[in-house]
Amino acid sequence: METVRAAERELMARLPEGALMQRAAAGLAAACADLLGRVYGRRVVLLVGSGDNGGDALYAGARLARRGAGVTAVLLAPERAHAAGLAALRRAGGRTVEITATAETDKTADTAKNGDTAKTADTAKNGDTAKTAETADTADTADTAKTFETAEHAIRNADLLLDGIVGIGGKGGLRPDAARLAAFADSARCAVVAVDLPSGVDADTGEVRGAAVRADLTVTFGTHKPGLLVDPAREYAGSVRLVDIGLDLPGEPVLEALQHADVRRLLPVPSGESDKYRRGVVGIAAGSARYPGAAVLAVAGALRGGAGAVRYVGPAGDAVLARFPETLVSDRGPRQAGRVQAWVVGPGAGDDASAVAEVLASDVPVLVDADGLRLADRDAVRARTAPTLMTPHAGEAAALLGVPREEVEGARLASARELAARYDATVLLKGSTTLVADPGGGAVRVNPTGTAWLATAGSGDVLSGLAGSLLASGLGALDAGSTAAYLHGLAGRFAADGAPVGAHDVADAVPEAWRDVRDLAD
Ligand SMILES: NC(=O)C1=CN([C@@H]2O[C@H](COP(=O)(O)OP(=O)(O)OC[C@H]3O[C@@H](n4cnc5c(N)ncnc54)[C@H](O)[C@@H]3O)[C@@H](O)[C@H]2O)[C@@H](O)CC1
Ligand SMILES: [K+]
Repeated sequence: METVRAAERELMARLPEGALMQRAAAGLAAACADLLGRVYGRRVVLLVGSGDNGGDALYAGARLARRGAGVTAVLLAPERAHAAGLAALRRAGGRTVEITATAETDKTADTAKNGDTAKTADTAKNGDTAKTAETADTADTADTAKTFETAEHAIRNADLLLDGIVGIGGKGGLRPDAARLAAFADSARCAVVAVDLPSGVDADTGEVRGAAVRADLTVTFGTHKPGLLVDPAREYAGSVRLVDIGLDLPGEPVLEALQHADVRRLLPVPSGESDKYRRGVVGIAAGSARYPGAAVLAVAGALRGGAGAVRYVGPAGDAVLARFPETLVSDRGPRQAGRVQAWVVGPGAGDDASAVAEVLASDVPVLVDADGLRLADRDAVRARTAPTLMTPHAGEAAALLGVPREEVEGARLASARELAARYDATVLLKGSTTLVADPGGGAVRVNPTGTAWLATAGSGDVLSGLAGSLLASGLGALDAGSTAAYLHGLAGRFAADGAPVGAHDVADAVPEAWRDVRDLAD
């Protein structure tokens, strides 16, 4: 987030004080108004931390209060809340509930949880400020419990909740008092809007270590933060609305997502001079007696990926030919199978380490998937001069990194980067947000078209064939991986159309995805 901060500093130096925050708050208030439909008479609760994120919430609250909403700000650190924002809210008629800092969190947690909120309802209703304590040290447990009860009561009766606990300045997991408010937010029946990003998620990495607010909508300022695009944090963000506050972000972004127009430019389209060899031949070394289906599905993907021909090597030749008679089937190993422009190795390959080693020794681009990932020798991958694209899911990535699966799922961006660095290869980490990372650093591509329907057996085999085919037709590993993920996601959506799909349906829908991309960009 340093780049965002630097851009903010630069812009702030040129603008009147507070102008950026006013832009942010105006966008935030407008999004809240859209969500509420009618602002007048609605009850809005703000969760306000001690930084500028809380300031945004307070100014937005003031705007909503001026339009007739009943606004209550729950101040997590009353003495450090954004002073001008607080004054604006009070001028607009907003009320505050001041959380008395917890001295000993453990003791008070129970009291707060089973607290009888009826007792404190009056305090909340009669306007003005609930209990205040001088400092954290002097806070007594009864006061603390009471202020939390008041806050909980207000939250329970709210029509809209704004999470301004922390933004990009949040460090580590939420502190105990903040975590408690996040838990109240979780049980709120109304819509929750996160200010800039859900409090508790890591803005840079998308990691969530501990409690975090689950939002229905996140209104973010200036730029999409990685934490809003990468799982698991992405799930906490709900839908994301970007408010332009005029930031001019320098340098390379951390993440990028291809759009239709980008994919269209990348898709290999045959010209008048093309013949099947010029369009590229993709070799598929996959399948085994036990898993012939993986070979069939990888070939199915490869036939839809732009290569001029598909060569199959392995023990599932009969199954492949029965389904796809256009395949060139060889009964020799990859080295003797004839020239290809790229290899796919691994889907359903069982324990055939020799095919993996032969393919890795070739001088053409190679995609390694599934069993191939386990069988590939790391030094052999690192020694390659042609591009290598590895396509693990979280479990396979975890095995390669020697960490538990949950660690990869919790830190997808870092895991993809780490694996790319270790193997000196491009890594496509499959999952609900598929990421593609190059070994030299640079922006990681996040796929915007994924759908949960793609979590079906064999769907990864189709993706491998498709990406391998794009490699054979001349795309680099990063482009081939991200373009394949894009088309595959779209195909999954078209094939599913709201119902379960099989992997072969996804392969069948890939041409529709191509047409969609090419038509729309015309
Ligand atoms: N700088 C600017 O000009 C702008 C900043 N904006 C807002 O300002 C935010 C960043 O503000 P800040 O830098 O003040 O930082 P934040 O408001 O994100 O958080 C910092 C505050 O939270 C507390 N805190 C940190 N980690 C915590 C944790 N784990 N649990 C509980 N409390 C914690 C700190 O003590 C500090 O007071 C952005 O996310 C955005 O919402 C917007 O107003 C747009 C303009
Ligand atoms: K927030």
